[in-house]
Amino acid sequence: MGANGTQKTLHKVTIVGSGNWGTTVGKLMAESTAEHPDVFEKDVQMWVYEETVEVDGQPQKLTDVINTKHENVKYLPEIKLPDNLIANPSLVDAVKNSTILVFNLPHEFIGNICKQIKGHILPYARGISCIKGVTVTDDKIELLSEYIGENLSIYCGALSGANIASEIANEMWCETTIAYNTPPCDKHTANGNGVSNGANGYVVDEHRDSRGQIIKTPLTPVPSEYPALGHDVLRKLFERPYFTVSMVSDVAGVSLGGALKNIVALACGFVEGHGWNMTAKTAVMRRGMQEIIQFARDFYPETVQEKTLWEESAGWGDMIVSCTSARNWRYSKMAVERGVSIQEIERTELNGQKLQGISTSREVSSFLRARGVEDKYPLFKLVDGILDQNVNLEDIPRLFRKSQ
Ligand SMILES: NC(=O)C1=CN([C@@H]2O[C@H](COP(=O)(O)OP(=O)(O)OC[C@H]3O[C@@H](n4cnc5c(N)ncnc54)[C@H](O)[C@@H]3O)[C@@H](O)[C@H]2O)C=CC1
Ligand SMILES: O=C(CO)COP(=O)(O)O
Repeated sequence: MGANGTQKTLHKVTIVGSGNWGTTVGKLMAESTAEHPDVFEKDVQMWVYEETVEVDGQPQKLTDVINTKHENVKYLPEIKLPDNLIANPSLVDAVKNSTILVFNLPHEFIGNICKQIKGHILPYARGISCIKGVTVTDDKIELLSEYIGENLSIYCGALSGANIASEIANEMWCETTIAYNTPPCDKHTANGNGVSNGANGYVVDEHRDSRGQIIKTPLTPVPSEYPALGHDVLRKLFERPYFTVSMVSDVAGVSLGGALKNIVALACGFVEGHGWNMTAKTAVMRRGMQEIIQFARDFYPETVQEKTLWEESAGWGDMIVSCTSARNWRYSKMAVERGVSIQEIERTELNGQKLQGISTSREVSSFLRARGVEDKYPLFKLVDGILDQNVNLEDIPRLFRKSQ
């Protein structure tokens, strides 16, 4: 019930993406929506990039398998999914009428996704990006949350942390960081007083982008018929007994930490594959965090709070787990051990899963080169060179010395 005793309209939730992490986040959100029938519609829509999988010797559509067996046999095998997580192969149908859109797929696909759903979502929908990466177009670098927000004319926050999907899917405890800067036009309702700002059409709203610039495109406020969409509702949606949420408002810091640590994770895998151990990896992690902080100072000086990188799961937490047990580290190590390229390993070993470090390294390096500042980021440059197979791993210590 709302403050004035009237029944609230429920938030409808859609997750766009159904890979290893996408399905895991779909699972935990579906558990939460079932637990909070006063806030959310019970069913969570999950858009699935349709493909044929073999089950019991028969070719079947992945969506059919998820909706009947309640298991994503390709991307999250052996995990029972809640019955109210509904796989949907139609992107437009999956996002229809949803107030909360959670984007969770490899970052290379987001451009095409935004094109397809533009004009098919509620004007007052709000987004959360769980994607780790950046997008570089025409020499411009954008955070995914920002790219989504701009392309869909909605506000979009970010979720990122030291999160290994298979562990969370098995309900092993961990923590995450959600950055959401509740848009001013939603604050009337987000404080929970149930008072509408009186306008359901476009209003001028001074929300800011990740560099602190005022965004001119006005937002449509979330109507007051819905439970106020702010930190409380997001915590209800994402927090589980096994998934502790820290809510912050530094979207740029959370997004950058999640994106750039994947480059460092590749470097750690290369170093370990070469035969060096934890002390060498620690040097790489330290240097990597230094370059992430440098990147934030150089390109997001108005917005990134360095505290986020030091203190949140989305900062050092993610760096440590990514460099010791996540996919980018694991498979870059394997590439060096087998003497093949990491791209080859991604094709042959990952069964359709993607290593975000490869494209992030490419995009960040091209952005830095275009500005002539790549030498300020020796570790990022080194990883790009290794991906091109024109840097010898024995050069690593020398490159570190040159950077001092
Ligand atoms: N897996 C993990 O432990 C974690 C992943 N992340 C991040 O979550 C994001 C999503 O990763 P995952 O769910 O792990 O994905 P994934 O790497 O497991 O799966 C790849 C996904 O891409 C989809 N796909 C393939 N071709 C496509 C196309 N043309 N258009 C659209 N989708 C297509 C596949 O259907 C599949 O769902 C990434 O940015 C990743 O860095 C973040 C935290 C943990
Ligand atoms: O982001 C992650 C850990 O927090 C997962 O990283 P990988 O994509 O390398 O598995």
